[in-house]
Amino acid sequence: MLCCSCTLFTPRISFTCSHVKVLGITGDKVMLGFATSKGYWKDSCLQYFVRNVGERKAPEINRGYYARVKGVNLLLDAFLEKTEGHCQVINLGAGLDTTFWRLKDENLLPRKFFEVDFPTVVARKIHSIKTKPPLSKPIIDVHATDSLLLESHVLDSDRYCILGADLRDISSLDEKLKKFQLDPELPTLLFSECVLVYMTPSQSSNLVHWAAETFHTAMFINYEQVNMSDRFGQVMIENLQRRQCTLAGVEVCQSLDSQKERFLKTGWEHANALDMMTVYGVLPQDDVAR
Ligand SMILES: C[S@@+](CC[C@H](N)C(=O)[O-])C[C@H]1O[C@@H](n2cnc3c(N)ncnc32)[C@H](O)[C@@H]1O
Repeated sequence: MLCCSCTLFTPRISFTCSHVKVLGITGDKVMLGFATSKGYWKDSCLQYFVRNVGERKAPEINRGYYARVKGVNLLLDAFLEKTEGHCQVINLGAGLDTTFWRLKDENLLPRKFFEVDFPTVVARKIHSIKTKPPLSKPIIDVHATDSLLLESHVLDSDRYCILGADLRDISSLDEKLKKFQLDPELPTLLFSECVLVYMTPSQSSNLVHWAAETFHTAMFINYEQVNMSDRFGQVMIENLQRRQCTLAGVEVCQSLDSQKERFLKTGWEHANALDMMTVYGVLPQDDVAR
């Protein structure tokens, strides 16, 4: 689990946004329960994936989480509006992310929303969906055909698909997604939050390259660390190592430029990277003030 607590004080976390013919920060969203319980933003479904809101966090940390969630949502919603929903969205390393349910609530669903994570994580999420009507009902409501597939590591419906796969095994990933009607011709938004850093630079590079060459029109939003070679970054790495968590991809998280480079070197036409102080500054200021 990675920590975003410093986002408002040091430009540690970045957004990189890449686009092929359009461009992309760390920490698991289930850690964000305390911030949602205090009304920083609404997430009516998080409660069904986590038992409690978690420990109290300092306001600075909550604001960092807020900037992350709002920032990613802004880009995602802009893509959905621009394509008028004639698009697909793929959350790479989705964990217990609840974006599908938010989009359903807000009537912003793409043609199909895909989620990929390790089979064990997917199995846990599918179990929650199966046993909790507030999670399963929105999926069934937008499912018109009789082909709903529900297995331990795959749930495939008309508008929502979650599948277990290793993002480092590109051919298997590609094959599984296509089996569930991934359409390379459809405008595609890919996003990864605190995921690429767990892969070696060559593994994440293969993934980003696959995305660039597979889709005719695509945008990639990536949220993860920058400035990892300064003292704070080193302490973060040491703390995680003590918990047997290695950040295999930290080399690419040195700067905004190194984050942009990973896209520009792998077939993306444009890349932009913003630190989270900048993101915080460009969010709707009336909501920031609230
Ligand atoms: C820090 S969590 C972030 C989860 C989610 N993106 C969020 O923001 O809440 C990292 C996620 O990436 C997944 N992940 C890391 N490496 C992966 C790989 N090689 N294949 C599939 N999933 C992976 C982990 O299982 C985990 O769910």
